[in-house]
Amino acid sequence: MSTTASVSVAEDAAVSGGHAGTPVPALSRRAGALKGEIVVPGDKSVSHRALIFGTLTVGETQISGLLEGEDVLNTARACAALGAQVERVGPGAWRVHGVGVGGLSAPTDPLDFGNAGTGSRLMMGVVGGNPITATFDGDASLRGRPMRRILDPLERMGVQVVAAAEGGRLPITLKGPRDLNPITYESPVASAQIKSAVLLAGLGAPGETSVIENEASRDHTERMLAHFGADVRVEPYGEHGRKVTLKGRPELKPAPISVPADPSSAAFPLVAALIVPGSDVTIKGVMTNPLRTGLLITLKEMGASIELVDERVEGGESVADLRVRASSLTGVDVPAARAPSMIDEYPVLAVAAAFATGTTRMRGLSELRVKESDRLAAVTAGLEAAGVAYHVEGDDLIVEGKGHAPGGGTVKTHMDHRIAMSFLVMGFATDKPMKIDDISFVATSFPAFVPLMTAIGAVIETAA
Ligand SMILES: O=C(O)C1=C[C@@H](OP(=O)(O)O)[C@@H](O)[C@H](O)C1
Ligand SMILES: C=C(OP(=O)(O)O)C(=O)O
Repeated sequence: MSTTASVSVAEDAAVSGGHAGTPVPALSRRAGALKGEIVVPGDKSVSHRALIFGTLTVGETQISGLLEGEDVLNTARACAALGAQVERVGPGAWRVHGVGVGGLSAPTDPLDFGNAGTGSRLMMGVVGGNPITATFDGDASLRGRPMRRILDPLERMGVQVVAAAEGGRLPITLKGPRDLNPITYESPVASAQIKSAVLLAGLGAPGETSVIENEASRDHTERMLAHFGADVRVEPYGEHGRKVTLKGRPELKPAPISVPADPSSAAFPLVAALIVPGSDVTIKGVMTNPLRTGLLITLKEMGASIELVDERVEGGESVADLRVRASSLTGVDVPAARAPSMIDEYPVLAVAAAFATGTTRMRGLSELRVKESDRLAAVTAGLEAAGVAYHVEGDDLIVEGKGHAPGGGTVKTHMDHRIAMSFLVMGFATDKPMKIDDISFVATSFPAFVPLMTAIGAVIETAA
């Protein structure tokens, strides 16, 4: 896909789920045990970064296993609009001809990132590191999300915020300076998006840019920087934190990327298999990067039968097949320090907790309030609709599991894919079916969710 070809990719039904239209309600109900072997799509975080790093090298980067979800396709379009040649050569197989660090051209139109926090925030860092002006925009969900957390460090580096909506929200226009200041930035929240935006901008600065975080967040940017030949140093910081330091203005070299299966997508069939009696499901080749395995650790503490089979390294990341069997779960206390390693998995953990026996306390969930929706509010509303007892204390969610759940309600998904998938999973095991108001945003991260779940025996009905 050169810039022109990008249009045809976006309109290809095989790779676009599409969530721009009218809401599509859906219902899930109890059926028999879930059985079989499945492969979930490529990791969303790695997919965004593969396209972005491909854009920042001179030469051709080949990507396999790319997630062809709406969020990532929007990043592909943005990379093309900034001068890269981005081409789809087969299912999940993409080629990027990059323009090199500092080589981006100003886009003619605003860059539309749809629903994607990761795409928009990482690309703000990329644009900030180039002497160009670009406007960033997105859907109603993305327009509601905080961007000051990215603008603050970028302004310290000399990036100009030409325009922004109230509260530092999208649409935002940024102008990258000719000479960027390298900085040391102590991030107020453990966020891989903040860390990555600063490091990506730092590629365009002379000297060393460092990011300090007090809890380690996912490290795909650091790994990919090293993979593409940058000089990057990672040191421990405090009890759980890290300091990442990058030497600016490197020449990045093209390198192949094989995207492993997304643990955040695997979470849905995984929890489904645990809560539907008699299930036995294997999810192949799931990334087991230790900064992404908080859910596995937590579910195992709850008594889940999850076997890691054939642990191996693929494309620089550890992966394993996950064999999951229906299990009797027990409530646990999930420490706040674990949150960065399972931040997107709390909605589906809350579903598992509803089917556990006893109390599950999930601590330190403030970041859930600023995702595609206020996930703390959306999850509690969903639990309410399913007749599950819960309460919220400060930033902690406490779910009172009874081993089963009545169901029977309708859940508002608020343009949030993970809320939609979590409560459809819940409906596979509730006494009465669960309904959601809109399934279309599933295309954001997991376009094949319905066919994959159906293939292992789940029942999902849509109005369409
Ligand atoms: O860097 C990334 O790829 C992501 C980081 C996380 O966000 P935060 O950085 O806001 O924690 C996560 O929620 C998101 O789905 C993907
Ligand atoms: C929070 C998420 O993504 P993003 O921030 O990229 O919109 C997610 O996928 O759950």
